[in-house]
Amino acid sequence: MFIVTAKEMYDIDKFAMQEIGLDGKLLMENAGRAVAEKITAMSSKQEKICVLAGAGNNGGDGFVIARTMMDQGYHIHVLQVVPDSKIRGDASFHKRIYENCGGSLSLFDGIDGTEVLDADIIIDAMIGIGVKGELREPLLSLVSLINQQTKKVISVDVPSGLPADEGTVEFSAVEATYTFIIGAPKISAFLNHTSPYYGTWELVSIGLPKKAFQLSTSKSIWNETNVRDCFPGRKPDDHKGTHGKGLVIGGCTEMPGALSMTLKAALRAGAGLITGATSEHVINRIASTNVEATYAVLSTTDGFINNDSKVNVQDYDAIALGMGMGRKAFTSELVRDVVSEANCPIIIDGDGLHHIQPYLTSLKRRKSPTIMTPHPREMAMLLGANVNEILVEPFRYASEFARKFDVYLVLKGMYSIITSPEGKQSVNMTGNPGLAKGGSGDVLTGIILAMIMQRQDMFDAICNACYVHGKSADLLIKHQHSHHDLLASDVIDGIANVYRTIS
Ligand SMILES: NC(=O)C1=CN([C@@H]2O[C@H](COP(=O)(O)OP(=O)(O)OC[C@H]3O[C@@H](n4cnc5c(N)ncnc54)[C@H](O)[C@@H]3O)[C@@H](O)[C@H]2O)[C@H](O)CC1
Ligand SMILES: [K+]
Repeated sequence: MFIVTAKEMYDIDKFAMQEIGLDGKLLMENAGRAVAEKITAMSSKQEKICVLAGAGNNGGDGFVIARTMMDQGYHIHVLQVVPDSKIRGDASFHKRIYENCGGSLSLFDGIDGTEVLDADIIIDAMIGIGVKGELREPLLSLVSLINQQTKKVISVDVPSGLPADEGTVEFSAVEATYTFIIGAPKISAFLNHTSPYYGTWELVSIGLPKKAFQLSTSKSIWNETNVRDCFPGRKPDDHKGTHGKGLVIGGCTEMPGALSMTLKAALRAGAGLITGATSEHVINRIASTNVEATYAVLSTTDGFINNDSKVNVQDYDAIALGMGMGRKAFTSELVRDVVSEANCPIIIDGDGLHHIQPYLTSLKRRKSPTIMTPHPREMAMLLGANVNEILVEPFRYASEFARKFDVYLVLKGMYSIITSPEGKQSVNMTGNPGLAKGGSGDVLTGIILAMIMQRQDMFDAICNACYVHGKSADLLIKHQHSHHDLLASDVIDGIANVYRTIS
């Protein structure tokens, strides 16, 4: 499923119309009908439905919805929120058809909004992706009136007033119960501060050609179909070497658990052989519960690993670096050496991100892929930016960072964004608030480590890992646990449930 900015959506429309020959009025008919079908499935003919129609094509969709539902016997009234003179083009065409069919219509007087107060269901077709700046009156007051109601509000394409793109914090918008998104989800459906306005959303298809999307956007949702299409299988003649030999470097006296969880997650996720490189103390603490792993002892100062013993990085297919290693200056040297000497893919996570921050440009010199897995605060640290700036524009920050330093980036969050060094982006939709706990990131790193050592494309492997991590938590919440009690180690055990459902 593709994800678009407003500009990309307009480009896709233009391509569909100019290059493919699809007519705008037809696309609007398809949009309105598809949304009407969804709404009829969730409403009854006894309910009073008020369609709020704006001046642009979003309003045009509203007129098609109104006509389609009226024909089926629904109790429909259109409240036009702009004067007649503002309605043009395809929207005006569909308004005329609605009126010719005898549809009931009135003009919003800008004052009382009786039709809104009387309705059981409000269909918001005032503004879609064409919104510019903050809402102007009288729409601003109307939106505030709608948001005070407890009735069902169904937005068409985008809740009116909400920007389709990232980067805006000042806006007033409809707080929808449901949104039926047309053609492709817009970026604002995946941002912490804008996604709640959509309520529950669903995509409706209107016949736009796939080619138009492929030419215009490199952003998509990574879903179960993607996973099934590229998930690595196991062959009967496979042996432990076939599934990769991974090295996990990290841990310190105060944080032995982080390393332990990465090791265990990597093994559960399918790695052939896993070695933990850490202090003797950490090994003594975790070895009895991680009996399948092997270990390499690293020298330490005050319980933190240092560079004196030199880690052998040559014999591995992939390395995970940083979990629970602490932020002592002498550990930085170890991180830098591993990054420059290893000629296999490296995942840098947790404290490793802090150590590499002053040396980010060195990542460009690596011949093998580098994967970085920051959460927004770590991303802010890497960029020397404010965390709120990142949260408001995560797609842009992620894309610029991945291209600049030639890395694969997993920007973790409610919707984790995976970005390739070329700027291709996928959003992972699995996962739940139960994952907002210590250790969750260490588990993800272990799963990524296992995935990138199997036979699959690097980007696909990372996306699959994020999917498996979140899906494990989702299945656990559904059947055994709650958001409150779910632990990172449960997520490791839950990997088995995910694998059983996808393989
Ligand atoms: N994706 C597709 O292929 C299709 C999408 N459709 C629908 O079309 C809209 C986009 O239509 P557009 O005409 O470009 O813009 P809008 O209708 O979203 O809005 C324009 C309308 O809004 C007024 N406006 C803008 N900003 C403000 C503001 N701050 N305050 C008040 N009013 C504002 C402006 O004056 C215009 O009148 C898309 O979302 C889909 O719903 C097609 O129907 C099918 C093809
Ligand atoms: K809308």
